[in-house]
Amino acid sequence: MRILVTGGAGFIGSHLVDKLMEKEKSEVIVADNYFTGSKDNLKKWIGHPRFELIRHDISRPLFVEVDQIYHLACPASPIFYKYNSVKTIKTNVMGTLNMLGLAKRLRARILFTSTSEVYGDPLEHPQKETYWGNVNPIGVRSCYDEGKRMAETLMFDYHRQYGIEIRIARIFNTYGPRMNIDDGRVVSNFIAQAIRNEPLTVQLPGTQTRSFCYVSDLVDGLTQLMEGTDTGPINLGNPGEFTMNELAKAVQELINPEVQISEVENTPDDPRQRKPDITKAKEVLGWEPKVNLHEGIPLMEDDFRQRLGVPRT
Ligand SMILES: NC(=O)c1ccc[n+]([C@@H]2O[C@H](COP(=O)([O-])OP(=O)(O)OC[C@H]3O[C@@H](n4cnc5c(N)ncnc54)[C@H](O)[C@@H]3O)[C@@H](O)[C@H]2O)c1
Ligand SMILES: O=C(O)[C@H]1O[C@H](OP(=O)(O)OP(=O)(O)OC[C@H]2O[C@@H](n3ccc(=O)[nH]c3=O)[C@H](O)[C@@H]2O)[C@H](O)[C@@H](O)[C@@H]1O
Repeated sequence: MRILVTGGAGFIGSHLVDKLMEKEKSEVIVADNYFTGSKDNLKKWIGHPRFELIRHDISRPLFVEVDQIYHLACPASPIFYKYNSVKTIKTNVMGTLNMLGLAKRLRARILFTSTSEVYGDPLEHPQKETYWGNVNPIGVRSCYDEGKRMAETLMFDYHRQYGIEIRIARIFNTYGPRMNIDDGRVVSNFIAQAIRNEPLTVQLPGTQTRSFCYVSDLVDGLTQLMEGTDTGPINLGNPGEFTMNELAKAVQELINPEVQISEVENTPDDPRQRKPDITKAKEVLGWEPKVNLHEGIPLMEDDFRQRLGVPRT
């Protein structure tokens, strides 16, 4: 089995590669342009006979011979996907077209990592896969939200028109070791701030909610979805829901009781609530997350302390 992972040098992608490489018969090819990912995340596999790393921008065609495609390439943190919004659209739309073209030529199965952001600022709570969403089509987040929605449309059209075997995961906020220290996402921000003893920046109003999934759980869900028979879309996330005020208090309590919490301005179109309904994942995949937030934060803290060079006192 030869498997392509686009975006495999990133946070989730590199954990997925670790899991795929554990299977002795798998060969893994990663294609990544290193926009937000890094070779460091894959250093233990570089030079391994079953592993190959290609510097490639997936908005251009790629010709490799594989049996399965995990298509993850796309900046995920809002600060990075907004940085070059046109590029984010090209990555989602042209990149997904290119990967579907590859899947069509090879008759390969393709899994796409979509997002809970397809639900926008949801009017239904928790969100089921049947909810069509409440998305601003012309806002600063639209390059990502609408880009992912168009990519889902492309996946289903290739499936209906050409019989391509597709899988779609709608991932909800995932965190864990190897996130970029200055990634800008809330869990990595708060953990780095707590370790550096800088105020935790809660964006107003602080009552907005998210549901945080630990990366090992998420990766299990992705491989189960790929190996199963359902096309999806399937929500993958941890239903434990927290306000940003609660998250800040949890990080303060677990990492640095002395650290201050400060309130700062928010960005436009920030969703007010988000929680996955994972009934379908449980029924179809037999999947549910195992690691809760209070167990996951210390695991991530260890990795951040090591990279920041600040040991526990
Ligand atoms: N982490 C989350 O909470 C979350 C939630 C929902 C969806 N997702 C999706 O999961 C995937 C991985 O997210 P992540 O958190 O690991 O993000 P990440 O930014 O760490 O990883 C993305 C990877 O894609 C690469 N990339 C970006 N544009 C590319 C291009 N044009 N060509 C080739 N490579 C490119 C980056 O260099 C990086 O290695 C993304 O598709 C993201 O939208 C993530
Ligand atoms: O899970 C998802 O579907 C999407 O979630 C995230 O988008 P978002 O939820 O906005 O992630 P964050 O930037 O981590 O923000 C979460 C919340 O924390 C708040 N926040 C962020 C950063 C910070 O320092 N402080 C803070 O309070 C934000 O206002 C927001 O309400 C990811 O960045 C996307 O890649 C992903 O697709």
